[in-house]
Parts: sequence; structure tokens; C-alpha cells
Amino acid sequence: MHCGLRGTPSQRGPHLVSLLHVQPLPLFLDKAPCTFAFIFATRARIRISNMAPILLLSVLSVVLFTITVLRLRRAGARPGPAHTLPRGSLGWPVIGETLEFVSAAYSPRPESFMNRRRLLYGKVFKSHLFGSPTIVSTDAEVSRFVLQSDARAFVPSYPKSLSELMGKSSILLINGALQRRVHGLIGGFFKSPHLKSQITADMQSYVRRAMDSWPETSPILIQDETKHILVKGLIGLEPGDEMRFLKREFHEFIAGLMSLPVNLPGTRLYRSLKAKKRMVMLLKKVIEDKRRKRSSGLVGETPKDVIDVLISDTSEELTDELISDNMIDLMIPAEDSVPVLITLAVKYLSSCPLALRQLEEENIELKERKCRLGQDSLQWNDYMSLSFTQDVITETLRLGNIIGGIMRKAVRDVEVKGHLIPNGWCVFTYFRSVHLDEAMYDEPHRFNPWRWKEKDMSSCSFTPFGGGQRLCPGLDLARLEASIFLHHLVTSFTWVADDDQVVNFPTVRMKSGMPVRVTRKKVAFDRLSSARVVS
Ligand code: HEM
Repeated sequence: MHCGLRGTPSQRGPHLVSLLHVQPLPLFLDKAPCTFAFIFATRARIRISNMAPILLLSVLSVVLFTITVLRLRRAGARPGPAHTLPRGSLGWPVIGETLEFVSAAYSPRPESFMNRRRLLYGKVFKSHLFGSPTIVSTDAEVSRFVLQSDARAFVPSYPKSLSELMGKSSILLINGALQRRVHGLIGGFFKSPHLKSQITADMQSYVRRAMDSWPETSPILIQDETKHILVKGLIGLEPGDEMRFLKREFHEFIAGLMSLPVNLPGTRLYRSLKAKKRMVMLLKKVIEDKRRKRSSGLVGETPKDVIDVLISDTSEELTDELISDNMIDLMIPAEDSVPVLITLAVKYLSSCPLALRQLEEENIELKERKCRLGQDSLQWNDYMSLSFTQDVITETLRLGNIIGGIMRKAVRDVEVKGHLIPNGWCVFTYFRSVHLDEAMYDEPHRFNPWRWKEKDMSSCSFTPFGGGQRLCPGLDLARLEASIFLHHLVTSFTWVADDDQVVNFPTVRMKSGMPVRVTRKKVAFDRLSSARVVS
């Protein structure tokens, strides 16, 4: 594979990328809200069959087309002799192919937009999405190259409303040394053996407490029940008023991530920004309390949660503002991506009894073994060593495509595998097409956890957590949390799932939150007699 930056040395090193825990819906609207509204209004008027609007539309189209062409030229759309712009279509002036993309994204097969173009143009093609000329990559090698390149080649590209809500010091938006530092601190926290054991114990007790209160008489919503499990490990808050306040404000905040980028009183974005302000105030208070206790020696130096890790960094770059912004960033995957992962696993298992039985056997076997040893709680490694459970999670990540792809913007002309990605263009590394490619996975739409017995998870055709220096630092934590939930679910309950549907856009989720009716198992684990007792 020939990969390199145009006019510079090749950049293959382990370099950076950035995440989309949400997908880039309103970017187009950010850039041209008025034009968007205008085009629809104009089309409606044509149906009234009046020549004046038709003329107006024609003139407008020519103007828009010219603007687009000029923008593309400015963006460096002309390929140099050795590098060719991938084939494809830029679609309509300004709106490009956004409408086709979005309409496919709302369907059960969002990848159909890509599949049609793959057949016509190949795995890498050009398009115009969300207001930007875009190279779409459904080629695993090209996507890996993009994700491994650093900010000298590509920077994260997010919708304006999302960037505004995240704040400029969010890890999702910062680049270079500061991003590496924050990434390293967060990743390091989730790797420390002491913290791994504490976070496992915290999550375990939260899950048990929650499950103890599940009613058998009415359905529970798995998508809701899987939230809040991680908050203590991130922020250190115990259940109580502050935790309730944070959950409420977070709910208000997250609703704005997919909103129109209009920040006026009463708009969605405005309300979300206000909610974020209130969350930041609470987090700053938590940070101040922690700093005070540390300096007065009331607590030890050993960090107990992610805030502790970030405040113990000695560099002055990690201000309270930056720490609060990043704590809110971490709450998004914790409160959204991981719950969706668990919910999808429950959905897939509900319709695959064979996998459910094997999962149950593996988990009951572990629980019995631990009971015989007199151990009530499991450790991080116990969960992670459940090989079939891990395969179920891996397969859920492949099939569910919680993060369908990642958007970057080229900050210079980049050439990869013979394709030119011009300066100023976006590049959309679309994992979903790779994860559902039958050349890579037999019967790709079938939930088949057994495929992972043989398959290599570390190949570039499996990237649910991205790659490069922005590889998700919470990937093990996500697996751990899913394992803890599934372990307690299958060892304590049987369930019947109501009908529900996966929605893929703007974020992946279950339409009705995945209602299930649970029944407690009549099996108890008697620690003293080391035997399984039917009560
Ligand atoms: C199923 C669950 C999850 C999925 C599918 C997921 C996916 C991803 C992906 C694809 C990226 C790369 C983004 C990019 O290259 O721009 C990423 C980055 C990130 N993830 Fe996750 N993630 C999950 C859970 C978590 C959890 C539990 C945490 C921590 C609490 C977390 C924290 C982060 C952070 C901080 C980044 C940004 C890293 C950086 O830009 O340096 N994620 N995630």
C-alpha cells in the first residue's frame, strides 16, 4: 500500500484520530441553514406551477453550483498528476448527497448509501455530505491510515452544535501534546490494577442494587437500566442529591448534541448549553472539594476516580475548566454508548437461544467456582476471562456499529493508496460497511459470536473503538461494564423481550428502549456448602 502526505515524508507512525460518539447530522445545517430552508421552500413553490419561481430556482441553482465549484477549487479539489481524486458524485449544489445519506441512515440498512456507491466507484469514493466535499472510505486500510495520521494531516471534524456543547478544551477537539496528555491520563487510569479492582467493585454493587429492585410484574427498559453504572468511577459521586442533579442536567445537555446550531433563548442548543453550565458548576465544586481535601491531607494521594487522576497532574495545562469539560465528554460514552452496547447484546441474545444458553453456562460456571472459593464478588480479570461472553460483546460491537464511522478534515493534501484527499475536504471512515462486508465476515448480518473463536480481532477490518492515538481509552471499561451487566442478568434472571427495533440515526439505539419482562431464577448459590441449591 502506498500511503503518504503530498510533498512531505510519509506519516505512518502511531498517530492520532478523533471520535464520533454521535454522528454528524447537523454539520450541513450549521454551514448553510438558510440555504437549506430556502431550497425546500423553493421546491414547494414549483408545484404551484408559476414560471417566476422556476426562473428564480434556475438562477439560484447556477449561483449555488458556481459557489460550490469555487469552494471545491479553493479546497484544492484538482488532483495533481500522481494522485487522483476518487471517483464519485458531489450530488446537488450545496446539499450534495446529504439527503440520500440521511434517508439511508434512518433505514434499517444505513450502509445501503455506501454499498450503491461502492459498486459504482469502488471502496473509496467522493461525495458531498453535511456541507463539505467528502472522501468516504469503506476500505479498511485507507481508514486505518487516516485514523493513524496525526493533526498535521487530519483533525477531528464535528457538527458545530456538538463542538459548541463540548467546549474548546474537550479531548474530542484538542490536538497535539495536550490531547496526548489527557488521553494518556484517562487511558492510564483505566489500566491501573488498583483502580481496576475498585471500579469493578463499584460497578458490581451498582448493578446488583439496581437489579434487586427490578419488578417482575411490569417490563423494565434495558436501555435505561444500563445507565449511570459508571458515574461513580468517573466522578466519585455517591447516589444522592448531587448525583440526581447531574443525571437530570446531563439528560438536558445530551438532547442538544443533535440540534440545530442556533443558540437563542428557547432553542434546544441554548437549553443544553445552560444545562452544561450547571453541570460545570457542580463539577468545579467537586474538583475544589477534592483539591482542598488533598492539600489538607484529609485524603490520600491515590486517585479513586478520573477526576482524581486529572487533578493530580502537575502540569498547569489541566485547568478546572478543561477537567470539567472532559468529565462531561466521558459521561457521553458512559451514559450512551455503553448502555447501547449492553442493550444490543440483550436484543441479539433474546433472538439467539443457543448463544444465550452458552453465555449462561459460562457465567454460572464462573459463579459456582467463585462460590466454592467463598468469593462473593468477581474481579476485573474474572469478567475479562469469560471468553464466550467477550465473543458476544465483540460480535455485538461488529453487528451493532454503535459508532458507524468517524469524520476527519484534511489540513493538507494527503495521498493514500493512490487516492487523493484534498486539503479542506472531510474524510469519513465508515466502519459499518467494513463490519458488514461479506468479503470479511460470512453472513455479516447474522449474530454469530462463535465466529470470533477463529477470527483475529486486532485486524483493521474490526475497528469499533477507532484506532491510532485516539483509539478509545475506555474500550476495556466498556467491555467490563457489559460483562458485569450480562453476568448478573443471565445468572439471576430469565426474560422475555417485547418487540422493539434498532434505530440507527442520529445515534444507534432501540426505539422503545428494549422492554423485557424478567423472572428471578429460583437458583441460589450457597457459599457455605459450595453447592448450587434450588430454592
Ligand atoms: C461501546 C462503547 C464505546 C464505543 C463504541 C467507543 C468508541 C470510540 C471510538 C470509535 C473512538 C475514537 C474516536 C476518534 O478516533 O475520533 C473513541 C474515543 C474515545 N472514547 Fe470511546 N467508546 C466507547 C466507550 C467509551 C468509554 C466507556 C469511555 C470512558 C468513560 C470512552 C472514552 C473515550 C474518549 C475519552 C475518547 C477520545 C479519545 C481521544 O480523542 O483521544 N469511550 N471511542
